Amino acid sequence: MSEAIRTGNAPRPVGLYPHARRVGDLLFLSGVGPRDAASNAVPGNVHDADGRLIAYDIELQTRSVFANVRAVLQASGAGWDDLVDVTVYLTDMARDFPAYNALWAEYFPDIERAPCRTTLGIVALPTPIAIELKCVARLRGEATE
Ligand SMILES: N/C(=C\C=C\C(=O)O)C(=O)O
Repeated sequence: MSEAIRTGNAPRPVGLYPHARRVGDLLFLSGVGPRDAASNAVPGNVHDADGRLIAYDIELQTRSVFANVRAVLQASGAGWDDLVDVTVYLTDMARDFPAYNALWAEYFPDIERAPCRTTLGIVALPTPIAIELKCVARLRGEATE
């Protein structure tokens, strides 16, 4: 048995998939990016007159994607400290790794509690975004921050 989790506090899925799925005491999150849940805009993106993306801000995107992960965790009865494994996808490793890595340390300052992490550089992400997280968390019966 498993339970699909959906929430209005995280960006609308771009396909037919739930924000997360609870299986026993594990929680699997779908890949989530930095789109704002209310406006659907990517924070910091700058477009030209033809709508082409001409600039983006990896710090704003990283903070926003962390906020979206937190929203899905909370909707699932979990919290930030329940994350156990995070896969991070970046579309420009050379440009964006240093800023994202510094923010990671800000959001996960304690190595004893930080989740495992794997960071991959990939060609593209949908929507379009520069960072997406794929997370696994544990459910302990009470949400944590
Ligand atoms: N998880 C997927 C896309 C997420 C995009 C976003 O949050 O902006 C997918 O297509 O599988």
